[in-house]
Amino acid sequence: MEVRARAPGKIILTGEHAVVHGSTAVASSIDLYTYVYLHFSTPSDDGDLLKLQLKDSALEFSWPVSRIRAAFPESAGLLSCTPTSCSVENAKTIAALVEELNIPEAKIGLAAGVSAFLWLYSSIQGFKPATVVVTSELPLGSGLGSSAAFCVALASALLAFTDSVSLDLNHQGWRSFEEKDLELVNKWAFEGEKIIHGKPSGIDNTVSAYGNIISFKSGNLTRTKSSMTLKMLITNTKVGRNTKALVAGVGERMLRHPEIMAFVFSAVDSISKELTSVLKSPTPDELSVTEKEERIEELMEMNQGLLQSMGVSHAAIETVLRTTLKYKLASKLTGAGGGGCVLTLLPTLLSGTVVDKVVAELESSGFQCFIAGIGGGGVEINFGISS
Ligand SMILES: Nc1ncnc2c1ncn2[C@@H]1O[C@H](COP(=O)(O)OP(=O)(O)O)[C@@H](O)[C@H]1O
Ligand SMILES: C[C@@](O)(CCOP(=O)(O)O)CC(=O)O
Ligand SMILES: [Mg+2]
Repeated sequence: MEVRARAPGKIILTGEHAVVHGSTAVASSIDLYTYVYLHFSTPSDDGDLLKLQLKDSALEFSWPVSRIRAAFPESAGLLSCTPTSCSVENAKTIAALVEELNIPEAKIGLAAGVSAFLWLYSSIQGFKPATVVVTSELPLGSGLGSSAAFCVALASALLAFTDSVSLDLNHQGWRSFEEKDLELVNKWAFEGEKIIHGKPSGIDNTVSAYGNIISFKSGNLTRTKSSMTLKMLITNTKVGRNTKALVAGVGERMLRHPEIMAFVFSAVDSISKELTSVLKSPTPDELSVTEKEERIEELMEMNQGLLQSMGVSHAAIETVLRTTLKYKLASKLTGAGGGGCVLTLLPTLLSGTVVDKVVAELESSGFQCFIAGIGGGGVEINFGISS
């Protein structure tokens, strides 16, 4: 028995961080995926192990299933239909299991992902021996939602063979989930994100599960039918950072300056609402494409200013902003900031020569530029291909 799941990364167009504090944010899926392959062991396979292979990092971990059973005695895969938060007690147990793996210091960020894996696997599948292989097209820890794509793909693969979802196992090729099953996948993925992020808003796992462009506020999504195609240049500053620490930092600033931060979050909420209405407004009846793009650029710039006031920009992000501004292009950080990726709107009428020049200048500063397709579908599974 084997299944593959793929879940997309995302960009946040407006509203990161503020969304954690109840403001609206707008996000879109991108066509870069995390893949999870799950294969349940048969008696002819070697041993009684649960194996996790993180292909991109060339790391492999394994645990005897008896060890998992001893660690989570109350779990037996019976929880699959009831997404459950990892208790403080279980978090300690997981921390001890992960500690024993002696993950090299340079890759220690993966410990959070392995912890989320242990919680989701033991809760949804219990103690079955299996091999799980993870590969990703997303840069990890760069603001493109690799943590959420990992949790969504993992939750999908783990749920695929449970009675909690209704799937035709004979279906050939990639397929999506029914709405109610998608909701379950998304809820479990959120539990994984909580282990990685501490206090996630849920926007990343939601856009990875459902795809498209969404407006998101206080746990609720609204699908946004955009009447225009957005083209975004994504620049990876390659400055590493950690979402959990950045989210916590904004929370602390909020505690120090509650009144000011409430205004900042409220301004971000208005920016996201205005962006949603610009995206939805019919073209050309109300606004021309160029007028819409100019509005979006202005909203991005205002949002970037507010992100600076939250304390999540970075010198490398500022370098990207300055460089793109020389070409009259608007940019903002995306995701948690502190490094990671920056978005630059590429207007429809912008010449290819300008794009080439700006990319060349950004790359000469050591950054990596790419254009990803945005607004595609969400998570999918496939029962037909092996790893
Ligand atoms: N393919 C993966 N395999 C293992 N862990 C992953 C994978 N993708 C993401 N993670 C976990 O998520 C963390 C990055 O998440 P985060 O800091 O939220 O940044 P982002 O979600 O923007 O990439 C990694 O350090 C790791 O713990
Ligand atoms: C900063 C935040 O708004 C987005 C984080 O995205 P990423 O993990 O940096 O891709 C946090 C959240 O919404 O959970
Ligand atoms: Mg993340």
